[in-house]
Amino acid sequence: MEIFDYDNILLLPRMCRVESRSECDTSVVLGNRSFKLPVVPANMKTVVDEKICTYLAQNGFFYVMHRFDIDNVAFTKDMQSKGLFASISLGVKQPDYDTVDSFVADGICPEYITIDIAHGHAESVKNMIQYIKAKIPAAFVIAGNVATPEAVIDLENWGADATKVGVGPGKVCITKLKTGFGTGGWQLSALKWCARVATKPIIADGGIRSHGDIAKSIRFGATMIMIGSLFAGHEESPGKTVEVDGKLFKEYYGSASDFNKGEYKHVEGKRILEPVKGPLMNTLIEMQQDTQSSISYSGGTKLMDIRKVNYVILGGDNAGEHLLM
Ligand SMILES: NC(=O)C1=CN([C@@H]2O[C@H](COP(=O)(O)OP(=O)(O)OC[C@H]3O[C@@H](n4cnc5c(N)ncnc54)[C@H](OP(=O)(O)O)[C@@H]3O)[C@@H](O)[C@H]2O)C=CC1
Ligand SMILES: Nc1nc2c(ncn2[C@@H]2O[C@H](COP(=O)(O)O)[C@@H](O)[C@H]2O)c(=O)[nH]1
Repeated sequence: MEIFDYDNILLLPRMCRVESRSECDTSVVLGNRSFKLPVVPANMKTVVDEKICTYLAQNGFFYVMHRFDIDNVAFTKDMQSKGLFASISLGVKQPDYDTVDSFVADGICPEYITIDIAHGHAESVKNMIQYIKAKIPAAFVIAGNVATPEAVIDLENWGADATKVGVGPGKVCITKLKTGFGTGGWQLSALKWCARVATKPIIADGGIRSHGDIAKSIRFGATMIMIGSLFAGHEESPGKTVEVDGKLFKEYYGSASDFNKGEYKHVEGKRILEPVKGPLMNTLIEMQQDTQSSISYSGGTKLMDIRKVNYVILGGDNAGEHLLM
């Protein structure tokens, strides 16, 4: 198997078919809806809150609300009362089952549910997918996180509508160091490996450091890309603002860090400071423009045309040109 990551792959241009990058369509379909961009801010406490989720939904972007210290039923009702879709996260413990029961009791159903645990290839996830599908079958279920084709096959067979791939590539992740496991350092080739067997959409999660990594993820099989650090640190971001030597930063911490958990137990995440980088919409606009450029370099007009390009691996044992025959 070829092992590579975002920083040692480049995609190869094909002859341009547009006169302007504005002709390139970056939209993507997930479930019953189409979104402007194939990216979603990570469902983490320092990345999204109710206000940002509302803003994203109102402006045609996908979002996933985090699952920490939040009333998912009230959140769903609030979003739907505004005519917006609801996209929530659940764990696999008793309170998460109680939440599903409350949806049934109140006769409501979020449009998207992400089952979000560290080791998503687990019986607990199978049980939760099947509970949701039995009780509120209209919900589109995203399940994860996983790292292998076997896991993608199992989650799909258990009823997941999409799988989330990425164990340990995140910027505030220390899973690799603490456990010796994961896709940290080879997330892009893990995505390629998983995409070969997937029959449903894959959300690539973690490790995105530049906008060009969005096109690389699409090329290797992602339908959507979950991003934490690039979305943390905006003016609107929920992380606490910290001043260091006269410069403003916002905190960004892992969901499995002691900062999020409130205790030091099974810690697999850390806290960092991200420089404050202006309004969120500016980043979304730049991501859209950069993704339009990516599509134009692929010789296409729409997002999935990026899947057709060849690529080179830079340096290392797998170095070379990879042509689609
Ligand atoms: N994408 C990634 O690489 C990672 C992401 N995270 C994020 O951190 C947050 C907390 O995750 P998590 O700790 O799973 O959430 P929870 O604390 O809600 O744990 C979920 C359940 O899974 C169990 N569990 C967790 N890890 C394992 C494991 N390795 N083996 C067996 N059972 C396990 C827990 O039991 P118990 O605690 O008793 O073991 C608990 O019952 C999530 O948002 C998750 O996405 C965390 C690590 C890696
Ligand atoms: N191993 C851990 N991974 C975590 C933790 N909290 C979140 N995450 C994952 O990181 C991505 C975001 O990655 P980034 O590179 O874009 O910053 C996020 O979506 C989660 O999957 C954690 O505490 N430990």
